[in-house]
Amino acid sequence: MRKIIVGSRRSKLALTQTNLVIEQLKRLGAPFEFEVKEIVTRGDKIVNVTLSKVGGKGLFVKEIEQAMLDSEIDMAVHSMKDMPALLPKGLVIGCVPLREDHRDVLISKQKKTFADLPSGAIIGTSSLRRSAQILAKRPDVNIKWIRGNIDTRLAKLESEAYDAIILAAAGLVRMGWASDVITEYLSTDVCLPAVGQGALAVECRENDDELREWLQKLNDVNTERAVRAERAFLQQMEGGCQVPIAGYAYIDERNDIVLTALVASPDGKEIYKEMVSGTNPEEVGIQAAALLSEQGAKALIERVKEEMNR
Ligand SMILES: NCc1[nH]cc(CCC(=O)O)c1CC(=O)O
Repeated sequence: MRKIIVGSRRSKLALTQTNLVIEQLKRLGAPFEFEVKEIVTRGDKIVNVTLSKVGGKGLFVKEIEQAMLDSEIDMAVHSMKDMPALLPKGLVIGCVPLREDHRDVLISKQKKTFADLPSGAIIGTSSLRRSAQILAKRPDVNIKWIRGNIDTRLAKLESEAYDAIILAAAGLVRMGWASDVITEYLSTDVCLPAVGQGALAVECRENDDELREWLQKLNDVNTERAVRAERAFLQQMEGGCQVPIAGYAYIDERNDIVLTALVASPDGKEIYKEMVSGTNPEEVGIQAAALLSEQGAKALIERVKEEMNR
């Protein structure tokens, strides 16, 4: 029996997601043995600076991809939102399983909802996307940077001077912690999620036909179409991670893709947001990007880039 080596980051969430996909493949009757190989990525080692300053989301993925190209591992399960827009040559997303909850959630020490947080409350996040949208709705609260894995952040909420933190629902659900810690699910009107949030990307080598055939059985067509639209939008904006960008798409009852896309200034004072629907994922994403660019999002991105380089 062929042994599939699955590369995973060492975080609890990464290992949980990896084992979830392995279990699903076994349940489908995949004729493989599986071995999980832990890989410590640069993104995991760097903890003392803002991620956007050291190369962004690609950091968590690159070393795992290199191991796959070198045949040290055969597949990897990533959070879709950590995936760069483009994959290296020779690798593919073998499947996109059914999406978990796409929303962001508020975890609040005094169990206060977002609307009920007192003026001056300290909210922990290290995401420009979250802080911009939070400040747009509540300019009277303070954002304090917080880093680390989900478990680290939950511990910091207790031990440090935060009134609340914001995390993705999906990670908490997969860890089994959702009902214990979540105070409020934030609607997409309050906080539009990151492109790909709640979805997984199972990556493998392009020429691994045998594995790809089994991965396809785990693919969820609606999630895949929605995520393709979101990622087409992201790729068009090319904002890196210096500019808050958000996007969420779902499939409606007519089987159309409905994409909401957002670009904001880091202080949340400028917000560009559009809803686009259609049948072709890439077209929907590109159209959303064009609409936002026309409105001023492209100029905003250029302005923020220049400020960063000064
Ligand atoms: N940024 C790290 C990251 N990457 C994926 C998730 C959660 C799971 C997901 O969004 O699929 C998280 C943690 C968080 O943002 O709370």
